[in-house]
Amino acid sequence: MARPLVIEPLTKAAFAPFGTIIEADPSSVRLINGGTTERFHALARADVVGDGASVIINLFRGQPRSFPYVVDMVERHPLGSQSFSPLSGHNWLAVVAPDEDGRPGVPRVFRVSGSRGLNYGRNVWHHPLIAVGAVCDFLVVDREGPGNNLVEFFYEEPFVIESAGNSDGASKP
Ligand SMILES: NC(=O)N[C@@H](O)C(=O)O
Ligand code: NI
Repeated sequence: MARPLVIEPLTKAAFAPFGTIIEADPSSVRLINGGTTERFHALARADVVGDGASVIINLFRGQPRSFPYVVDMVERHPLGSQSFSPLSGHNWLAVVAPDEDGRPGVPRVFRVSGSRGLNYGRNVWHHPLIAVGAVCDFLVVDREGPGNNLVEFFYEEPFVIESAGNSDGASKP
């Protein structure tokens, strides 16, 4: 029997153990280009390790997941961080898990608005991209280079997200 997961609202504090939120944070803003542009500076940092590693910028086109959605695995990237920034304006879900002596603990699910991205820290347990409600494009910044950058873990007893809640894919103000 899959164990239900509750969707939590995303806050900086709640997500801090897993990474950082990428959003128009007023505390980071700089006016540039003759005052025509607001630069929200250094919201997150890509962290890649290993000789020959480089930071790459990708586009992920995610198919919407159907619900109830079973979370039976999480993964981590030991050699690099990974960020997801929605380009289609749709809400999405992020699933992360604490590390407990090298194994992931119970996953946590966060509702993320279509105007917020997330940078998963290097080695942070997370579920692959969960698009909600529509085909959604995401700008993804992560690592390319030698070495194995993917560790997957499959739970003996899966979890389930019963519904996407009001993450109906349409970003609400
Ligand atoms: N496989 C891949 O590039 N994507 C995953 O790492 C993911 O977190 O979506
Ligand atoms: Ni990943």
